[in-house]
Amino acid sequence: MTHADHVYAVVPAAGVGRRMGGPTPKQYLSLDGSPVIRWSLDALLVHPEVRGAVVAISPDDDWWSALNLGFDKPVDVVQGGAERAQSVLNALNWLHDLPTPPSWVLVHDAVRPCVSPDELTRLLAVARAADDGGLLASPVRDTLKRQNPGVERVSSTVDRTGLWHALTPQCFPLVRLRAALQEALGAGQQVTDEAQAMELAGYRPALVEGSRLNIKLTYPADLSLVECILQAQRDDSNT
Ligand SMILES: Nc1ccn([C@@H]2O[C@H](COP(=O)(O)OP(=O)(O)OP(=O)(O)O)[C@@H](O)[C@H]2O)c(=O)n1
Ligand SMILES: C[C@](O)(CO)[C@H](O)COP(=O)(O)O
Repeated sequence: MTHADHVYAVVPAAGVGRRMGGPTPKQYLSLDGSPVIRWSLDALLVHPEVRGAVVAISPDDDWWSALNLGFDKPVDVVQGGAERAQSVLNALNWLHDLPTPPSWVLVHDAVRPCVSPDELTRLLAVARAADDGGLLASPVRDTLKRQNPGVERVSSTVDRTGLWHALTPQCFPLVRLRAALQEALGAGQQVTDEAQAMELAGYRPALVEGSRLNIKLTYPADLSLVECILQAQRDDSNT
């Protein structure tokens, strides 16, 4: 497999963690002695098809360099943007300028430390078999209610048929995703994941079922849940 066939991880890590609160951005909170971002990067870099990672951090980030993290694969840092999509595009631009850019990218939130090797393997196999790429996602299992703004009462029940929770990683051809994000951001379109940018460009990404345990650390209550999941994954790997 040539370098160009390899996959490169793109890790947006420039958020402030407003919903988590506290002085430390959630990607740098400690889980069982390691920062969240280390768990997420290790989960990606352990996969043999992932050649390296580029991490987008805030211009005000004082945590990354202080961590002095070492990896056995290349991990580079770029400046993130005001929105997650811009952070991702900045990383894609850096990859595009490499002497031999990777053909595919695996975009993964720095705050999803519980992604499993099996999910990566299944996503890479399906996404790269289709030019439109693909994403990990989880089918909606609960009845969904909609509220009217400012009123904590049900306004309606939303039909959940065909609805999925988008997760990450999301895997796309570097050239196509970079162009799709440039087009969406250039048009002032708010996109909250890479698949949405690809959809706006006319692609139909594959849905690859991911684990409900692949949660995004968002609120304080998520911390203990993520620690339990990571412990359970370690216990499983030791059996
Ligand atoms: N301008 C931004 C905003 C978010 N992210 C990253 O995108 C991922 C998912 O975003 P989210 O969970 O929304 O993180 P925050 O934006 O930090 O959270 P909040 O919305 O609560 O502030 C995180 O790894 C976050 O660091 C980023 O790279 N650049
Ligand atoms: C990309 C994402 O994880 C897909 O569910 C999610 O959109 C990121 O969270 P955000 O709060 O929208 O930045």
